[in-house]
Amino acid sequence: MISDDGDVETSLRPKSLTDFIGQPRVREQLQLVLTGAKLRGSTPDHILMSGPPGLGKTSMAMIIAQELNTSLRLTSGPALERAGDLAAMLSNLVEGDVLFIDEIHRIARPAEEMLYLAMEDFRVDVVVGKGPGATSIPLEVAPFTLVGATTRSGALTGPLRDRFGFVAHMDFYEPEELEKILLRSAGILGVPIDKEGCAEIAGRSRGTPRIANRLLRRVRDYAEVRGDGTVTKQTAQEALVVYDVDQLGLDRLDRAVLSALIRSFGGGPVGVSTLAVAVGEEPATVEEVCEPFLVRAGMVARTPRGRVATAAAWTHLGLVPPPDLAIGGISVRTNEAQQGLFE
Ligand SMILES: Nc1ncnc2c1ncn2[C@@H]1O[C@H](COP(=O)(O)OP(=O)(O)OP(=O)(O)O)[C@@H](O)[C@H]1O
Ligand SMILES: [Mg+2]
Repeated sequence: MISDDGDVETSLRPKSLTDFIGQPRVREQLQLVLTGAKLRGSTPDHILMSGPPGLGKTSMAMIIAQELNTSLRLTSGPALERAGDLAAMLSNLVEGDVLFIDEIHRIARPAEEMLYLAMEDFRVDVVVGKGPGATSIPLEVAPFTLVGATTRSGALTGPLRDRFGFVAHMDFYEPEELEKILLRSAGILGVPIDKEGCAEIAGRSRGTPRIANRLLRRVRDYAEVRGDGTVTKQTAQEALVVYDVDQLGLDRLDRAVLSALIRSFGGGPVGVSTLAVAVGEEPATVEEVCEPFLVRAGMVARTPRGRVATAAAWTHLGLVPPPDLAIGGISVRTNEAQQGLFE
């Protein structure tokens, strides 16, 4: 029996650049980077992919290796605790390999320093022994392409960021793109779905393919258990009520964050750690999982003094925003204004 979520997520990953729906800019840029390198017969520059969770960074890394006809070596920042772990990984690389480091902002310092050298000069210094007797043995590394993924490019140190030749910024998807992704996924999973059903799920997926696919699977359960198995607008709506996903796609945690921000802290400003404690979550989860979409949806603004609820957030919770609502001294209601101000 296949595991419902893990294996399915793998089967739903796009397999090539043409299979990849959305992110037209990133796709175009990558295509140029990869084709240029192929024409010259060299390995492409190192590539950093940044963006909120579930937008396709890992999928894209796999596609890069696929397009280059090379193999992908996978690891992650937290797994590279000691420089030795990274040295082992690097010395096993074959020319042209793609080394994918997920959550690269969580890499430990000594490994990070080793990585700089490897990225720039394709060599590492392995220190053997301790104290005055320690010697450093230089080790050649085959030319490779590092693909790093991060949900927090701001947390990367300057020197590391500077060594990437190309930074791909993954952005939230448009509802029409999510509809296409859902149609494709429904085809792979063999779920009958109509256009309105797709649109309904797409509109509540927080601009995120992973969430779209997850909601599709939950709506499928509902359609199979309570209906005739077909996903329509109505089954989607009924199912998403059961799963606590509202019209904008906010889930229980998103609403808890908004509610705490408004009800416990009068709409802010409040620090993200305080907010996280109030909803019983890790600050990183609030900051990396909930917040990007709440900001994008124009409900939360990041100000130097902390997080602030916008008028849209008050309204969404069915409350009347205070008449003097101002953010950072300026009354901020629109998305663009917020992004410009606080990025
Ligand atoms: N452009 C896309 N087209 C179709 N499906 C996609 C696309 N992007 C992502 N997906 C789906 O979303 C899932 C999550 O994508 P992926 O694991 O690549 O995201 P991620 O950015 O690496 O997330 P995280 O930061 O959490 O590691 C994939 O399994 C795939 O099913
Ligand atoms: Mg990933």
